[in-house]
Amino acid sequence: MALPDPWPAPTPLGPVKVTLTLPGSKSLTARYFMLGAFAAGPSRLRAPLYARDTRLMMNALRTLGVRIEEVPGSGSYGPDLVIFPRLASSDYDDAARVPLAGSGTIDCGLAGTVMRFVPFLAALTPGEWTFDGDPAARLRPMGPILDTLRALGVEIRGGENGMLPFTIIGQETIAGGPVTIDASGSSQFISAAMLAGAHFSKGLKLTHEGHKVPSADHIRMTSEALRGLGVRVDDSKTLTWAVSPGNIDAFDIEIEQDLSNAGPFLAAALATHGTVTIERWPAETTQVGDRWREYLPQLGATVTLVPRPRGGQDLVVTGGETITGADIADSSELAPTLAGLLALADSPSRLTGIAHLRGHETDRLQALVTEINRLGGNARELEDGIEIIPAPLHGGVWESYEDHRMATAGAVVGLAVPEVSVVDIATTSKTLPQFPELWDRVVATAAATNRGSAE
Ligand SMILES: O=C(O)C1=C[C@@H](OP(=O)(O)O)[C@@H](O)[C@H](O)C1
Ligand SMILES: C=C(OP(=O)(O)O)C(=O)O
Repeated sequence: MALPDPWPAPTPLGPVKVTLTLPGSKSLTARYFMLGAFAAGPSRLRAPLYARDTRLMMNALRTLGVRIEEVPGSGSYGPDLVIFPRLASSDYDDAARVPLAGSGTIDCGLAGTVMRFVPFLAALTPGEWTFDGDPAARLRPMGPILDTLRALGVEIRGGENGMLPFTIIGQETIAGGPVTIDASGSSQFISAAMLAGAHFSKGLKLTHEGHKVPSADHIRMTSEALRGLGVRVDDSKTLTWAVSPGNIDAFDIEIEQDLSNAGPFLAAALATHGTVTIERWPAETTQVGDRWREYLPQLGATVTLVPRPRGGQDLVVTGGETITGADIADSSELAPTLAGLLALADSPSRLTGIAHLRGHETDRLQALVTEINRLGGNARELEDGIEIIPAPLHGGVWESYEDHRMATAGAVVGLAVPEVSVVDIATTSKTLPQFPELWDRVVATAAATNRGSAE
């Protein structure tokens, strides 16, 4: 069904009370796609994320000769996938391998994971591979990826100003070894090289030189994923990541639900003083979204892990009477949702350590400040983040700048502020195509509760 644009963000009549399970993690799906392409044999991805970013990655891998087949699975949001690697070890029956076309174009959309991770597979695929994406993707930093590949001996055409578009001339092998990288613009520069490093003859030793590296959780996710598949990773020295050469084990892995995308739904508990339960919260995870358990209590919510009768645990978040302002550092991709909530807080807040959000889907610091202030708020940019001072908000239009997390932040504000309408809510399809329908479900629980209690 076509969605209205702008989309009137629903303001529930009372507290929401809902239990949800979300689709798979974008970051884990992207990593296991790459690892499946590099693995020593066919791998199975259970409950992967089906969204624009991961479909673009699937198409990109297929262009580079990786066969990916859908098989029935038990996930609620789509089939499982079997990935047949192209760079497989010789003991794997190569009947499944797809011959290479020798050249092709890869559409990165606006996906950081596609534009940063996939070039390393292209570099190991003989042929000419052109990378491009949405107009907004041509503004996202790519220089350190191109510099790293060039330092590894890979020829690249284009990529002027360190941005898309560019053409990678793929080769049979890459020797690897030590490389210096400036990863202050994105942790994805490091993750991208690490995911391929085991395939370089001498492995890879990356050393960062520059300002602070952001999103440390995402780099840890990469190290742990590699280790889990038998790759030796040494990240014991600060700002150095070494990946030993060797096989990447084939795998059969279930993707955890996306805990970052759980954020706006958990935020609904705070914004409506209700209760939101996310079923089967992982007991251990490398997802940055596990930090909701640390952040939301600072904003006045009660956060509990409740054991499930047959094992596992649910995360239950109940909003307090008000939302308390907070100072939070290094919240990475959780920052837009936090900012939406903190715009509703009754004391000042600062989100810091997120200067690199200026190079995300849009300049998120500028976008958040502009949209909060447009609704009567009082936000300003800091050198490395934003500050929000309490101010009464009114309805109005919330621009989303083709940024899924800006769109969902607008929806969060709309829970407490009537008559907010979000431009291009469909942009949530980047990582969560089901967002509008799940949001309606959440809001409907408040209406139902209220009608119930009124009767
Ligand atoms: O590796 C990943 O999957 C990601 C790393 C982070 O990138 P930055 O380091 O650019 O923030 C994060 O914000 C992005 O959404 C996903
Ligand atoms: C920064 C993000 O995405 P990307 O993977 O495109 O960098 C994000 O999802 O918040």
